[in-house]
Amino acid sequence: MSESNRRLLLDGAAQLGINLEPAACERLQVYLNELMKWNQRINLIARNTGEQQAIEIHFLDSLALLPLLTRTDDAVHLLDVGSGAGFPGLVLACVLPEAHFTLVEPRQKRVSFLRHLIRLLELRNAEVVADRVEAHAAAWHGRFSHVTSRAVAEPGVFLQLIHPLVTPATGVILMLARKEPLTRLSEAGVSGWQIVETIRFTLPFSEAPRLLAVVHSG
Ligand SMILES: C[S@@+](CC[C@H](N)C(=O)[O-])C[C@H]1O[C@@H](n2cnc3c(N)ncnc32)[C@H](O)[C@@H]1O
Repeated sequence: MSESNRRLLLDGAAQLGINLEPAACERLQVYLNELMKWNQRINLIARNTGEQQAIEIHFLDSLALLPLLTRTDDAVHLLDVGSGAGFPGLVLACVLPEAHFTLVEPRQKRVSFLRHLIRLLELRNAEVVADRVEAHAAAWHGRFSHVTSRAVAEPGVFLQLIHPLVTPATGVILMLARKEPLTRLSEAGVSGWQIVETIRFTLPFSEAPRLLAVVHSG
């Protein structure tokens, strides 16, 4: 990664209130290089995405979840459903070595990319399950402190898929590209879940609106 990209990552993270440690920044630089290289051969992110855009819409968007995971001393084990090229789960694993991350992704080429990076970066806090989440949901009941997903399914469909694996204590984090506040999930066509917290922010450079909603079942 060039010096200007490194600065973009550091400055963008700082705008989100995140101080990136040098080791984490180094891992994300390797990640970006591999992403751009692999993306020429397999479909990981939109073909015409440049490095600076990838930093913002993939890396910084993923990092925005960090404050939700670091605010207590409780152990964090996050499930990222449909991780694709690792957003948000693998980015978070690069910066939070003390937490554990399970990435579930059925597409084999994406799984190969994720496993390649985990090996390359020597991440001991991340694993990939090459499958659809519904194949494991019942067996995983109560295993995760947090569950998240980006750009996989509408909130109602996603919450239905993961329902068997959550308990009332599981923090489910919805990542939404939405400008308006969300006060009730019924606005998103969902029942049986409560919104515990919402965080609105804009991406640091394009100012594209984002909304994180933490929801609990029951
Ligand atoms: C549009 S991509 C988003 C990838 C990544 N989360 C991101 O934001 O860049 C959706 C991903 O979800 C995966 N997916 C779709 N249905 C799934 C399911 N039922 N369980 C797990 N993953 C699923 C797809 O294989 C695909 O990689």
